[in-house]
Amino acid sequence: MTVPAAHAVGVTKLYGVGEAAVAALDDVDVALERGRFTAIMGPSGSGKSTLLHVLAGLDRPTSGQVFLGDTEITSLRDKRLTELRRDRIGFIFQSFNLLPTMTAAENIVLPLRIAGRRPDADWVASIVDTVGLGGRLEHRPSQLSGGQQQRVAAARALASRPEIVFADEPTGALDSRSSTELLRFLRTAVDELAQTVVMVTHDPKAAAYADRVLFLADGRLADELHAPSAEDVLDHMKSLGA
Ligand SMILES: Nc1ncnc2c1ncn2[C@@H]1O[C@H](COP(=O)(O)OP(=O)(O)OP(=O)(O)O)[C@@H](O)[C@H]1O
Repeated sequence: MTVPAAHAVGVTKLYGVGEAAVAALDDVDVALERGRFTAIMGPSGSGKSTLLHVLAGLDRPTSGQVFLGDTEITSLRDKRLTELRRDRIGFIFQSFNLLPTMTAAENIVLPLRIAGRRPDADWVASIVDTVGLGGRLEHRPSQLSGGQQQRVAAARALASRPEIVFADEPTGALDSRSSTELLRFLRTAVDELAQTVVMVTHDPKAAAYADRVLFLADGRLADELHAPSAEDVLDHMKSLGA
C-alpha cells in the first residue's frame, strides 16, 4: 500500500480544561491520498480549521498522531516542525499574506529563498503558466486584484513542489469569477502537476472541484462524498443541520 500524503490516527484536540473543555476534534482517523484534491466541509465550529491546522503541523493535537508521509510530526520539536512545514508543505490562506514591497515573481519564490534553496526554474515557469499570471509578474500586490493576489499566493504555495498543499478557505475573500479561476488552478495542479491539495471551505461549489469531500460534525468525521456535484454537497450539508 502506498503511504498517504498525510494521515491522522486517533486525533483529539481539546480546548480549555475540566467542565469547560471543548473537543474541537474527537478521535479523528483520516488519510489523505497523494495526487488528490480533498475538501473539508462542515457546520461552523465543527472542527474544520482545527483539523487542517493539526494535519499541517501548525497546531498540536491533545492526543493521537499525525503523519506527513512516513514522518510522525506530533513528536517533533518546534524547530524541526518549522523546517518540515517550510520544506514539505505549501499553504494558502484566506488573506493572501503577500509581502507588499515585493513583486509577484519575488513573492512566489520567497519561501524557497528563505530556505536557501534554488528555485527549479522549469517547475516555477510551469506553475506561473498554469496559474495565468504571465503579464503581471513584475507587479506588486497593491497593483493586483484580489483574485490575482490569491493566484500569486497559490503559485507561492506550489513553488517548492510540496508534498501537500493546505488551503484554509482560499476563496473566502474572492468574488465568484476569481474563485472559479483559483479552483480551476488547484484542480489543474492536481490533474496535470500531480500535486496533493486539501482545502477547507464553506462553499459547496468550491467543494465540488474536489475528488473527495469530508464532512465534519462536532469534531468527528461524519461522512464523505466522492466527486460530488455542488447540489450533492449542499444536500449533505443540510442533512448535517448546517
Ligand atoms: N483557540 C481556541 N480556543 C478555544 N476554543 C477554540 C479555539 N479554536 C477553536 N476552538 C473551538 O473549537 C471548535 C472547532 O473550531 P474550528 O475553528 O476548528 O471550527 P470550524 O469548523 O473551522 O469553524 P468555522 O467554519 O466557523 O471556521 C469550536 O467550538 C471552537 O469554538
